[in-house]
Amino acid sequence: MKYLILVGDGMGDYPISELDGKTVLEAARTPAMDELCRKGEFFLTNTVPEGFPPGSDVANMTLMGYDPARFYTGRAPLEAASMGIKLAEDEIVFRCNLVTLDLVNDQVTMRDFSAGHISNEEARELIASLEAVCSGDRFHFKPGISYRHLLVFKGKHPGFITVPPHDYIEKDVTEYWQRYLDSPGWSELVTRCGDILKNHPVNLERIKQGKNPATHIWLWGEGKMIDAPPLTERFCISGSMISAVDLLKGLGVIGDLDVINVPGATGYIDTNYEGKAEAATQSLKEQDFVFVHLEAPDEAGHQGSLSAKIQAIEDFDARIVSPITNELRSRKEDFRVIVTMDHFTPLSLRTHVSDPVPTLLYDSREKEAGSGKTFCEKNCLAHDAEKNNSINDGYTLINKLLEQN
Ligand SMILES: O=C(O)[C@@H](CO)OP(=O)(O)O
Repeated sequence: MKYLILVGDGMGDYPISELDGKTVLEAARTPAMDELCRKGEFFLTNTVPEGFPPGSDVANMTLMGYDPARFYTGRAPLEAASMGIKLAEDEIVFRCNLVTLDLVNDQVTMRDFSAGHISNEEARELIASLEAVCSGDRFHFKPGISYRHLLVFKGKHPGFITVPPHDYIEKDVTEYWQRYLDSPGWSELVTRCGDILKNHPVNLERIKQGKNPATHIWLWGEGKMIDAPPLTERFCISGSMISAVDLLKGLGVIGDLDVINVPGATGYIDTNYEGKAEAATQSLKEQDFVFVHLEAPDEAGHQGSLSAKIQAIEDFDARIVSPITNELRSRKEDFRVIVTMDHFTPLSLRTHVSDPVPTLLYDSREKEAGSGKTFCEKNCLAHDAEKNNSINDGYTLINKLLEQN
């Protein structure tokens, strides 16, 4: 038996007038997910426990079978695990976004939390320059993917409360920016970084090309080293993690899964779908379990782009879900697969919400009657009202998949 979790990050949404009241998932062409859903179980999963923010860190941790209430220490420690960074007792790691801020008359606006989805190559140059000039005994920059980097800090937490920049797209963030400026040591750091970035050749070239420059760093998602038991031991399985982003790769490292780096996996709608599907089916030749994560629907949600979100969901269906399940069928391999999302990223809000997520669980042995429903939010809510079968402690979903209690 093979076990799979296929996640379209941020896929959930609300009804949209341009789609005649349908959600994106409902309007998108998703024959593969619809078929699995019709023939499988269909239920809501609560991925964000009460009191937690609806971040991809919390929600994916839940999907990986870790109770955030026990194991969550922040987003950045998960990404640090992916990058092989070991944190000392007295160190805290922050997510360090490269962002585009507009500073006009003492007002700070978050123009772009991703600095125009800056490329890995450009970002690496910028982060190297920041490390060369702005690091020291207490601060070190670690390069990640696109706009997503880390800052390792030695010392006590500065005391300011940080916020995710993608929650404030095109909004006034003066109050939050001021928090860094009011903290000794941190004010110098963010200001100095801004000075370096301002005249950096990478940014000057981006401006020339009409792209958003990375004007500043934005620190958030901080935490201390995480300590959680490996999934492989807990469930006596072998498995792989396939994702473009360090957050999921870090969860893979913590779970003791093989983390597969797929060339051309960008964390965006131009990702290497075929490469990810191929990596999943290859890994399942030897292993029991695979977790495949696609970031693109979430990024489209943050951008507020209906066309990109439809495209991302249709590509998830046609280029991830369909080829993987077809290949397992052609190998005559029994499998159980969950298809779901970590959270909703509604286009109308351009950020995450913590609604329970539609989840399908298909078992290729098809012993039970299926839900008979196609895969979308409304059908799941209606089905749940009828069956009352939602999973409140989302971290137990993996037990259900693996048929272990
Ligand atoms: O990586 C990030 O900074 C965020 C925003 O894209 O990702 P997610 O929305 O999945 O938390």
